[in-house]
Amino acid sequence: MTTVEQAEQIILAQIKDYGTEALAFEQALGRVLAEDIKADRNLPPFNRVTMDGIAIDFDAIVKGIRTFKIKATQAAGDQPVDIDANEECVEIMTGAALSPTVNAVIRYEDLEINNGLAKLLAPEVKHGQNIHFKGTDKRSGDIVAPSNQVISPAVISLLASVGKANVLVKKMPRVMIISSGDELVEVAATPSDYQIRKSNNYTVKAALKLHGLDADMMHIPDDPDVTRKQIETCLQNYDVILLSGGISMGKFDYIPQALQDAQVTRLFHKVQQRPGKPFWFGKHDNGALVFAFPGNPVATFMCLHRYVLPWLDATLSLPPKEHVYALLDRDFTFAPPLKYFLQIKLKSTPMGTLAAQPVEGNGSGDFANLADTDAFMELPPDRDEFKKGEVFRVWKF
Ligand SMILES: Nc1nc2c(c(=O)[nH]1)N[C@H]1C(S)=C(S)[C@@H](COP(=O)(O)OP(=O)(O)OC[C@H]3O[C@@H](n4cnc5c(N)ncnc54)[C@H](O)[C@@H]3O)O[C@H]1N2
Ligand code: MOO
Repeated sequence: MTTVEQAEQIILAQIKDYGTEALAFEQALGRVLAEDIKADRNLPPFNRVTMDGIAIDFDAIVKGIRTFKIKATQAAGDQPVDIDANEECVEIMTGAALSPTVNAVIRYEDLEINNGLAKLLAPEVKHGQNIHFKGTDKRSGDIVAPSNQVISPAVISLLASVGKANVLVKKMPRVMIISSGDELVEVAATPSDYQIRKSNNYTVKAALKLHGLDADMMHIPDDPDVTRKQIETCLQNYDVILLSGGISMGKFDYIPQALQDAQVTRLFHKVQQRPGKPFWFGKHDNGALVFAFPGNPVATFMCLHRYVLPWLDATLSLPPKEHVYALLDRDFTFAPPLKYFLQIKLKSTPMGTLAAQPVEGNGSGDFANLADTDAFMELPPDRDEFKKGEVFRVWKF
């Protein structure tokens, strides 16, 4: 049987560049930057006042001058006001551009102002104080945000400040999420005593949405011809198809045969893991990829986080995520020779470590348990006993 590591390698060998597109920067949150963003001018672009008060020439301090005549008041955005003599000052606001004739700013708190005269109260004034000097953050032309990173709120701030109204981002693969199974009804419907509502497809859609990808959704009934035809149509119009359900040994599990009939080459079927053992992965001649997850909700959820999201990151040229590890906080036993993805609740400890508290639930149909946990811990298949304090890799969701 394919191991987890082999499955991962087979999937990561299928990364592909889906190109780039330009977006209004406000629409780009969560997308992947596809160009280096450069400063269009120095940052800050002028000697920027950082405190409300007065601006003076430091020479005046050297000469012992302590009272200044206010020549004018300058707001942020105003043209800089020059002084003509050491005894003069400009009343000036945070964010204003300093004139070259002044080089120290004194806060209102350190002044007494009466009848147009500002008297110094603070004993000490330093040359250059309360000034954010031009070009000290970045020089014009410097890269402020390199490509191949997720556009975060901080990057949005940089795009805005360098005037990047439109930005190049990586195109997302076109993804179709297919649910299957005649037992499934719509969310707004009232199921019979033998039916359940669809949920996997919405979970997958939501997880992709968090990664900046808007996927489409459809449902296929348990009918082999319809299944094949619908899959064939999707293969022509989508880069990636994510199926859930219908891939195990059941009489109505038509998906693997339909995929084969639709000329999708199987790259693996069944992985040495729980949940998610029946996981199926393949590729069509036109390059479209098919991830067929086992229908049990926890299996679908795990396979999405363990295989698809890392594939998506790699496809979008994002650097691999740092591995996260945690300490098991109690002994745990799992006998089958499968890699076990244990559901855990993570707690950070005062020692600066992460502790993993197992919250097992009732198997891979127990999706309610997912809401009580926040990660899977990946336990190796070659042993049964896992001891408190041992460290294993975790996958946060
Ligand atoms: N004889 C065997 N039976 C099963 C095996 C096996 O190896 N031999 N494997 C089991 C494992 S493990 C899993 S996981 C499931 C996977 O089965 P399928 O992929 O064929 O999934 P279904 O049978 O269609 O559904 C399983 C379960 O999940 C529910 N489901 C499906 N889709 C959705 C959806 N969109 N939203 C919510 N719930 C969904 C479905 O109703 C079933 O309850 O097979 C075991 N059997
Ligand atoms: O893969 Mo199944 O999810 O073990 O139930």
